[in-house]
Amino acid sequence: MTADLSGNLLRPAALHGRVSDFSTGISAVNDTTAPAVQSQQGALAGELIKFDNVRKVFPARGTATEVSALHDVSLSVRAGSVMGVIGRSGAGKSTLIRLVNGLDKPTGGRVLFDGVDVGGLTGRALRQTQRQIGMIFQHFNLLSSRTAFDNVALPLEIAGADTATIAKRVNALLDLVGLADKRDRYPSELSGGQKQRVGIARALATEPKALLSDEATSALDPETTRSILDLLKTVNRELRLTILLITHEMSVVRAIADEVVVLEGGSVVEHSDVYDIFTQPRHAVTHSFFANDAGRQLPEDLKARLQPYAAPGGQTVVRIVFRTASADEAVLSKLTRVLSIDINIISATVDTLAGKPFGWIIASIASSSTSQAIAFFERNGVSTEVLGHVA
Ligand SMILES: Nc1ncnc2c1ncn2[C@@H]1O[C@H](COP(=O)(O)OP(=O)(O)OP(=O)(O)O)[C@@H](O)[C@H]1O
Repeated sequence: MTADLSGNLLRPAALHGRVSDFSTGISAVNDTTAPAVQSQQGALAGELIKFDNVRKVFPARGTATEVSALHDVSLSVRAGSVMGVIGRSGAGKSTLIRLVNGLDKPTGGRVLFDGVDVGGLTGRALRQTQRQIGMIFQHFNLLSSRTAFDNVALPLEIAGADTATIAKRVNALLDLVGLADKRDRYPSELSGGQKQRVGIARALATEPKALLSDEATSALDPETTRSILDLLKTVNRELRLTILLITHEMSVVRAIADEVVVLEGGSVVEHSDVYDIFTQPRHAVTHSFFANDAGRQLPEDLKARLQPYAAPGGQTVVRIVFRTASADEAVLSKLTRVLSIDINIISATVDTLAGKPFGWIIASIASSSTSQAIAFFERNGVSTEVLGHVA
């Protein structure tokens, strides 16, 4: 890889009217004196980010004990793909992505970016790699004293770009994120979604190969979240930008990710493509994310009556997930016919994910029969989660 970042991005004919302005020759102002960071021969074709048995331990300090934040994490992120990393608070998500752009160093193992061991880089070589990795944040991290234009311009100023190059590129980026008319506005004059668009434009300023997203939609309302995820998906597809995104929301993963990693207590407990995670989750933590999501969407009166424990003679509320649009009826009627277990359907949804059908039913089953019913569903390759119980 040379210092010419612009050559590494595909230029779509018309992502937006002025996207052709993207190639602005930033390479000319890069650290030409820095030793070029070369891709290693060992990098697998198509693999942009690789975690190789990565451990991260934060040492004890004062009264605080040592924290083992990541244990032997091995993962590959394909060039041009979107990988969603989901986990509960403290699972190690932020630590994982901070290792990619060298904000932190692993205690053991290696993090490779385009075949280069990021943990081994310092000084100019580190900065050169960091310019290939954009980052966006939950609270946007914009400079309040700079306009939208000047915030996006900042990484280019640091890279030493000339004024004409900066103007051309920043205007193209603001146009790309739909903020051409806000270029002279300060962050305090922008909505949350607009601030994140500025953050995305800034992250793209140095024409990176990868974008790290640290809970970038967590502070936004659902509609704005959708529009930001749409924008990220567009830049992923059109610019072939690799995205590593961390979140604690399955809806975010579903909207954008090709592959999903579930982190728990610093370890990868599940890793599959997005369709498999949604239709056949294997780990209890993954199931708990779906149960929480489904629980939030229950009718209010049912939600209010839901208890964590089964009562004698009560009903258990379950979510039953199907991998095809048609399997549901056959499996449900078999449950009733063969096992004489009645099932009361509360709601049913059919949708597509990654171009494939999937559906889920929220239903209640007599609590005394729930274990038998769940075992039956498992035998038939149907995933279930218990959402709670009603008396
Ligand atoms: N600089 C640090 N010094 C000491 N411990 C740290 C440091 N950074 C993170 N940790 C600890 O490492 C563990 C993982 O933290 P991390 O921030 O990666 O989790 P997370 O999954 O991103 O959580 P959240 O969703 O709450 O942001 C936690 O126990 C945290 O307290």
